[in-house]
Amino acid sequence: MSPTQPPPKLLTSLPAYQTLQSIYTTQKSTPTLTLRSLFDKDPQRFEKLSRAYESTYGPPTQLLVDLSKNLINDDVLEALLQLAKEAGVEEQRDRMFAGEHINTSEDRAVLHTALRNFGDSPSLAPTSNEAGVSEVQEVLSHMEKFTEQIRSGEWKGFTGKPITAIVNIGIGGSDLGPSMVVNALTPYTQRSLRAFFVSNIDGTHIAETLRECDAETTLFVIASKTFTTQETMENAGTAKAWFIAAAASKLSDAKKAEDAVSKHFVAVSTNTSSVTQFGISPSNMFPFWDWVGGRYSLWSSIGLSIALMVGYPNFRQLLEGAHGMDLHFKQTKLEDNIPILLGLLGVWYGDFWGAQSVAVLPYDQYMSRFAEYFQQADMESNGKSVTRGGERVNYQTGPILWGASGTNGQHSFYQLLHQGTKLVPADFLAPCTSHNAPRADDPTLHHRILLSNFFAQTEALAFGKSEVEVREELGIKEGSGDTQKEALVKSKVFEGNRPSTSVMFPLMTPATLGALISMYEHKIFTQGVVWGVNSFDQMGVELGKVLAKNILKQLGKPEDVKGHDSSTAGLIHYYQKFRKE
Ligand SMILES: O=P(O)(O)OC[C@H]1O[C@H](O)[C@H](O)[C@@H](O)[C@@H]1O
Repeated sequence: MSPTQPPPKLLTSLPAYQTLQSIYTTQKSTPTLTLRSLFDKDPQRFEKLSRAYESTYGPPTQLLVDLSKNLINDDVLEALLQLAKEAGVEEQRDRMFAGEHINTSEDRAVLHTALRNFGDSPSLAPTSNEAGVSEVQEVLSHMEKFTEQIRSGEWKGFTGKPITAIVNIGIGGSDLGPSMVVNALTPYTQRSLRAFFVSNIDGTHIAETLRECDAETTLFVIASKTFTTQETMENAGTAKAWFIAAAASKLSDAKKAEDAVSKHFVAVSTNTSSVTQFGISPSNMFPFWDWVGGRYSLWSSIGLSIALMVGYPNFRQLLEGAHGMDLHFKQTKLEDNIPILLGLLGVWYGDFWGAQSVAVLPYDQYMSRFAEYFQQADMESNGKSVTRGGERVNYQTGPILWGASGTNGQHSFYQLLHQGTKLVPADFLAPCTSHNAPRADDPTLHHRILLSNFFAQTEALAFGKSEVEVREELGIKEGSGDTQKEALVKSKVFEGNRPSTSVMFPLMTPATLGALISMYEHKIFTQGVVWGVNSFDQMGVELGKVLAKNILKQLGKPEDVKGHDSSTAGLIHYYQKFRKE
């Protein structure tokens, strides 16, 4: 830990924690935080508790973040902001931007924000002399040149044909970011190019992808920060063997087939020697640096597949949109700072209301992978139970994050959101305008229906339907004496008071998406600081990897299966009995 960085205090030891705890306890006995009464009492609640974001950098980008349907009043908000101050959110934020080694366990800086700083905002630039920061623009220029060559058809495969398929081979942060963004920005993609993302070691993933590809026109992007990840290395090896076999049969020359690899394989990594060893020359490598965390890496050369699919200018706008939100996060006072407010709300629900999970519900089909992406960003960042100082926490940290795009979720899990026994704070996101107007006679019909559902859901969650309303609707008076009818009344009641945050934006554009991702990154950051955890390591993924390596060596013969509990040994023996070679 750097000497300038004191160990964090436990959240429960902060004075503002006690204030919040007493507000929570008081309101439990005499409910003061009911959305119906909060809205009734204050006609200005929406104006007071929604925040409009307008970018001050890059393409004009707007977001409306409505916090008014959350279980907060002035006292709660004040105490939450106080909590952020006591936890040192702003100081830690400034350390991050400055390039201090806030990833203490790995002694690394956390500078994904430097990847989207094009030099116009010196106040956000790292003051530390971190190696690689000065090379960011150079790598972007290489990406720009290369993506233009591929997209224009100037770059030719080994038989002289242009590239028509991009296969990104990577996992975790080297997969989820690019695949989520390419999906979200589908309207901006070059339709003559197809994108595939292979991540799983399950041979089905690479096999099904290769079935779709033609070696003559496929480009493989091997994306791995470490270039040692088992899944990626095996999938890349399989792709290379498949490619060489295809090229050799076409060219009838093994040497020429080997040489053809340089036209069809590029690498994105921090590990030059392993890339070279794999057989990709440094000229086909796009580097990045150890201060870019895997789950924060889509802004680096890990975004190559994005740039290939949407074009460099759109990739740049994605980065500019994110930088606009960085400026907001760095420069806006606490009470208007959107990522900080979102982070504090999560702390309020998790640590006081006992919410175990949060739902992310985009009403935009293009954002169907948004929740999946943020599962890694959030759960790998804040799924920790010791602080940066090594102290065991006595409170909840990172939530379980889940979600699906609207309206699909409505026909599946929303029942639990409305009437279940669990509190699930939810973020609803929606664009005002769709990229698609599939019906000639009424171009906006689909989107109007989609958005009417978006508006209706947060209204229903917040205000519900009271027993009085249900009785009125069914014409059943209180104490009717008919047990069946009474049960029906109870089952139709919606208690309401279920919190949600709505995020709206004019249209899903590259810059808007950049701003949204950056907003959530900084929300995660804020929460990590409040909880005192290191949001930038992922020690919890290591043990399983080590055990799997050992087990792999024992899968051959039953007598090799040693050193396991009876369950694990029994499962391996079952596999050995039924496997087919
Ligand atoms: O990019 P790579 O080095 O291949 O790492 C891929 C992924 O694997 C690891 O297990 C980490 O949990 C992830 O944070 C990382 O994104």
